[in-house]
Amino acid sequence: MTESELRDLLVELGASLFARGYSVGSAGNISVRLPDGYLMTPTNSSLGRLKAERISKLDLDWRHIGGDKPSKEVFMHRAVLTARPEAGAVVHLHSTHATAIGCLADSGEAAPIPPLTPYFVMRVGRTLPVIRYYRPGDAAMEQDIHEAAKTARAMLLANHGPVVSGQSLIDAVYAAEELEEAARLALMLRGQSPRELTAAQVDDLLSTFG
Ligand SMILES: O=C(CO)COP(=O)(O)O
Ligand SMILES: [Zn+2]
Repeated sequence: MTESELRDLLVELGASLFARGYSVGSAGNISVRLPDGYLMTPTNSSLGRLKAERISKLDLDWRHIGGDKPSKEVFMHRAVLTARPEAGAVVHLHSTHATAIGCLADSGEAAPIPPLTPYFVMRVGRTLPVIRYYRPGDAAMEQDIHEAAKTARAMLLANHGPVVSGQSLIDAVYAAEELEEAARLALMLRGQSPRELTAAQVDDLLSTFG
């Protein structure tokens, strides 16, 4: 896709996420890898009302070279995109149920959301690390996120929200949506004993679709 098409898709997907309540106020931010740098949603912007021409552009050294001032979470996005060369985009949300799980789970806990459904496994994968709390925009989070992203497509920031990567922008958005739905199911089924996918079923999904 061209940069112009990616800008338009970012506006469209941001509006869609916002309209469905995956993001409220000016919460959340999205980045997309380009051949010559990165697109990033501007700081304090609503995902519901992005303007294609005002989306921030950063060069390959993550210097701001165009559009409005980028998200304060540039370190978070850089941490993931440098750890995962195959990732083309990163979506960070404060979506309610994934954030709730990030308030319940301890950092270091291996799987705060069990493998309940195939699409969660296919889009998010086997691991969902929990990163300890950092103040939004704190550059100190970069190292922890970078380490986690080497082996995980997505993670939960404790008491903050999910960070999800994908091969393309649409993949990252789909994965963020699946994570939110899986978190909702996990909370809905808390205290019950839902049947989880077996290790063999998870392996089969990842070897077929992963
Ligand atoms: O989600 C956010 C902080 O974690 C929003 O920050 P920005 O408005 O700077 O992107
Ligand atoms: Zn945030």
